[in-house]
Amino acid sequence: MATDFKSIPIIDIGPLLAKCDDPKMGQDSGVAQVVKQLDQACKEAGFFYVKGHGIPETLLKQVKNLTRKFFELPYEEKLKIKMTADSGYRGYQRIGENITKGVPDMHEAIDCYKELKPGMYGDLGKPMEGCNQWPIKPTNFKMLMEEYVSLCTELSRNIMRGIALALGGSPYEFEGERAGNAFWVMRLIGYPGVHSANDSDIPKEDIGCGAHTDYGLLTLVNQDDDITALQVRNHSGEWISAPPVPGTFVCNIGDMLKIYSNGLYESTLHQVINSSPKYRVCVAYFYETNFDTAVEPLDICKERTTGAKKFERAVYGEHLVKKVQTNFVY
Ligand SMILES: N=C(N)NCCCC[C@H](N)C(=O)O
Ligand SMILES: O=C(O)CCC(=O)C(=O)O
Ligand SMILES: [Fe+2]
Repeated sequence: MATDFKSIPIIDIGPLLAKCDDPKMGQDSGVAQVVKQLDQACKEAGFFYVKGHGIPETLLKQVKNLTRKFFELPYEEKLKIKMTADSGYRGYQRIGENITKGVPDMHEAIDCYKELKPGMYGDLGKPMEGCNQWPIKPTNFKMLMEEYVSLCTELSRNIMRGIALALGGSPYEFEGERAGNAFWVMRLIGYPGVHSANDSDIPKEDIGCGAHTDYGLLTLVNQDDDITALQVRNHSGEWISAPPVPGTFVCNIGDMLKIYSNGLYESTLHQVINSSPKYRVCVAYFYETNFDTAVEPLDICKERTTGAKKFERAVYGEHLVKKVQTNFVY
């Protein structure tokens, strides 16, 4: 590790997307430039912004606006799509229901997951089976979110082609058996602002989401344009802000990519603190491996590290189920 990062790089992935369906994309000089930047960002920070990703900024705004509208509804209305274990952990969770390292998070959210057909992954998939619970109002909610998920899925697959090249593999390392039928998660999240309490001068600093790593391959964060709240931990233990850059996604590496890369890329700790008076909305999309994929360090990555594997194999679905079963207080 040369220097410790103090900010998060912005990468224009336009040249990668222009060639991402060409099997010889690795030989293109524009692609090579992007791949180099991805490699550096993944090694140094595990975080980077992407621009030139092709998803219209108007859509990025629309999904946040609809999310904000939902959270403005009365609590009883939101409870109509309450998340439970029986709903496959899909639906609405109130502020403080999600817990991170034993501490309730100051956020509310709707959690959505790729739908699993009953019995599809046997006992492994059972806890996550169920249908997504979409708000009935506004009516276009489901349609817009599903459109958004499909664009994020395609974009993530293409970024993963760049990351596969960055690791020294073929563009398709993360397709087929590994992530050719990628599982996905989407969290529509709302973080209340801080309101100065009348009865005390002590400034509150509520944790919107405690320090954690993401579980899968790659996360695409679509955050509000006017509030800096996401923080990323660097190697010295300092918290580095990821301020909003309108029109971009903040991307970060998940636990499964850490294992595949044999630690060459880390799933970086991050947290969210909304210390502004305004309510903050974030739509986080998580691109994962196939649900039942057993993940272990890639040979190409073992060669680039010490030769020995640093992580044991992990089944993504087991990792996710373990998390969701301990993430909530009821
Ligand atoms: N699907 C993902 N990555 N969700 C991120 C949520 C992080 C907070 C959770 N309580 C935790 O402790 O993991
Ligand atoms: O709100 C954010 O900016 C990030 C949320 C996050 O890290 C997560 O949901 O995993
Ligand atoms: Fe996260």
